[in-house]
Amino acid sequence: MAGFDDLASERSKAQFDVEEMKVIWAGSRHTLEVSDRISRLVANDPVFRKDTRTMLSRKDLFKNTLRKAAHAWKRIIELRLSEEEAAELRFYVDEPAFMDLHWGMFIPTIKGQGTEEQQQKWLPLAYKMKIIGCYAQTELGHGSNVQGLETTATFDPQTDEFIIHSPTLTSSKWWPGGLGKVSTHAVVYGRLIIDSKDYGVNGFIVQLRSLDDHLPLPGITIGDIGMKFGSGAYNTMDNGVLRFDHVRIPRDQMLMRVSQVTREGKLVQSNVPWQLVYGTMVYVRQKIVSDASCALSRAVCIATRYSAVRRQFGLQSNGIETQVIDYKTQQSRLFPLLASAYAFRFVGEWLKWLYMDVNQRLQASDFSTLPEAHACTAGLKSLTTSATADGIEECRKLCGGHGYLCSSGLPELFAVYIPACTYEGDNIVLLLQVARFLIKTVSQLGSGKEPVGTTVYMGRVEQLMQCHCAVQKAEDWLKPSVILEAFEARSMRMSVASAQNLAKFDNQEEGFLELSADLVQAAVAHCQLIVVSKFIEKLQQDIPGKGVKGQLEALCNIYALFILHKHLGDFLSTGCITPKQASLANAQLRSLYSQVRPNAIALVDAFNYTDHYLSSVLGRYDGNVYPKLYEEAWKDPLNDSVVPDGYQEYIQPILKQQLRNARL
Ligand SMILES: CCCCCCCCCCCCCCCCC/C=C/C(=O)SCCNC(=O)CCNC(=O)[C@H](O)C(C)(C)COP(=O)(O)OP(=O)(O)OC[C@H]1O[C@@H](n2cnc3c(N)ncnc32)[C@H](O)[C@@H]1OP(=O)(O)O
Ligand SMILES: Cc1cc2nc3c(=O)[nH]c(=O)nc-3n(C[C@H](O)[C@H](O)[C@H](O)COP(=O)(O)OP(=O)(O)OC[C@H]3O[C@@H](n4cnc5c(N)ncnc54)[C@H](O)[C@@H]3O)c2cc1C
Repeated sequence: MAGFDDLASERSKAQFDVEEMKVIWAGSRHTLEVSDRISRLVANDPVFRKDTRTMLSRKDLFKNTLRKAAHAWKRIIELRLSEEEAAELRFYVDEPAFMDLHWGMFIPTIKGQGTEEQQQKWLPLAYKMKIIGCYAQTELGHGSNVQGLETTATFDPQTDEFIIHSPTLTSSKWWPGGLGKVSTHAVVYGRLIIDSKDYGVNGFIVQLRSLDDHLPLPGITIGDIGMKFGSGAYNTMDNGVLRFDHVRIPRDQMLMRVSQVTREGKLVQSNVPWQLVYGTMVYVRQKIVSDASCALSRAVCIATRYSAVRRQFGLQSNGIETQVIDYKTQQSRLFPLLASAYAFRFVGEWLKWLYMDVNQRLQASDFSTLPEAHACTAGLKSLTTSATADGIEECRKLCGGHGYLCSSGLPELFAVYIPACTYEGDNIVLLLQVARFLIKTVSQLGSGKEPVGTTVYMGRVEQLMQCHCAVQKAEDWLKPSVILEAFEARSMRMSVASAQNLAKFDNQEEGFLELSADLVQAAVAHCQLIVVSKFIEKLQQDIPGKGVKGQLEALCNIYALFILHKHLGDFLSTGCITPKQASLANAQLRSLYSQVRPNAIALVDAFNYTDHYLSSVLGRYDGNVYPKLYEEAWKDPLNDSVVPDGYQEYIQPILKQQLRNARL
């Protein structure tokens, strides 16, 4: 049988230790053990089946999600799962749900923006799920522009309360996940008003629904905002709409770590920067970067396995056609995505470390690394989610016609993933934040304030503005120092050019708007440099296992040279490399594809995904694609009857020409 033999033979060709690569991918032996155990637990539990998801009506789909969430929570309690294990369980259940917002945003917001007393009061309730919360920031009229939010929270000194109100239609909260049908509470972002004075946006804990009968509390209008893109996909989530009509909450439900309102109605600022009000977004953006590597690797796993099973044209002497993975065009589309999945994995690992480090510093009142953390999380969230969304679609095309079937798993993966380019900050808006950070860094060069963190390279501005790439032969592109210098010089020169163009404007804000398309490109260049440099740093660590390091080096080089090839215009126009060096990079890339080819299946096996998680007929571990595709087709409800409903009303009259006769 084609698929079985093909994948078994591919696996036997692997030139590295797959089990050790699994450890590298997971992050540690411990993480691999946890993720392996929990993924199997989920795969073997019939409640977590997801094969009918794309065929259910919205109501049935949503109820099924509630059933799964309740079952997940039951299993977490019964099995006494740790926080880490519970998070893995949520991941492998693989269905967006209110739980994500409760654990992923509501709780972190209280932890990050609440005082000690507020945490003591609310966190135990939230941890035990005696209350369920969501994150209600975005409104109908404003999402990106957080300072433009219109919801008001007016302090009433008579009663020691805030009055939460939605003064306009556009102030309706719109989009928060978990809000529409489930959450009992929300962190609501609104304008703090004291004595008619507007003190800007702050977070408030507001109860929305009764804990007895789940009905909305007085003054609250609440519902779901309707069907979203694709079938199944993000429609398991109750993204909601919410309006307040002068709803009163006690004063101590304003989150008061950043600023406090006293009983007398005085606003007291603490020593923490006001930007901490945006802190949850930094936390989630960091998580989204790790998730990008999961979504991309999943699509790549499906497309790679299928490409080894699928054969088209080119009869060989033994009468067998060519595996499509052997076509160079297929490799040049697929292998950069494989390399990107690994690259995003490692940059995600690093970003997690950076976030933890910033958090520890914040606890010790050291706020110096916050701007860098904001720029890195914003930029990498943008870079990785855009590349992943495009990458999933490319994987669909790599699977030809069968990729368009829901049973390939790719349409739903695409539909569920693409909002990541928008939520937690529109990707362009976030890159503009990075650009601001870069321009600020460039403007401070020579002022005595040394660039730090990921902008350290900018301290070598003179060298990077003048250096010439030393590549003379294709293999020179394999040297990490050569790659790094080219990426640093490109980023440096694009940032400096943007800063110089900006300086020509009298009004900097106007200049920023005018040059924003170029600024976004400079931000992308900086973020790609971060990804490349973190991959190279990873390779400097001790990497055990036969052949593992060699494979990772090849993937790192593929990622870097693919980006170089894709953005050749930048590298050439800034004079970082010559056209001859560009063509040598291309030659090297081709040779790297040949190096990865025999290892491709093993490299995707190293993700250690179960068939349940992949939910793809094309990506099955055993490669038994055709019989299963055939079998799946017959499961479609349309095939329940041989003659379809509607035959007599709509098909028969055409065939019998009754419709035409009636018209004549
Ligand atoms: C069974 C259970 C098991 C357990 C389960 C575990 C679950 C874990 C799951 C985790 C996954 C989570 C699920 C994710 C689902 C996603 C759902 C989506 C949610 C959302 O979308 S929430 C809404 C998000 N909204 C946005 O992102 C809005 C984007 N806009 C902004 O961020 C800002 O408004 C802005 C940055 C674009 C502009 O703001 P503003 O005008 O105020 O600022 P300036 O540009 O003027 O900047 C002022 C200075 O502040 C700095 N700055 C800005 N932002 C930040 C920040 N976040 N942090 C730090 N600093 C920041 C700027 O750099 C400026 O600094 P400067 O020095 O003055 O230049
Ligand atoms: C599936 C999903 C789940 C969500 N979950 C939540 C949630 O749980 N809680 C919550 O509060 N919110 C949530 N959101 C809302 C989300 O955070 C916002 O949609 C997002 O921040 C983008 O804001 P916006 O919709 O206002 O886009 P807009 O800002 O209106 O963007 C429209 C266009 O304008 C461009 N644009 C905007 N500003 C600028 C600028 N300054 N310069 C250049 N171009 C610009 C953008 O690039 C984009 O092309 C969710 C959204 C989705 C899709």
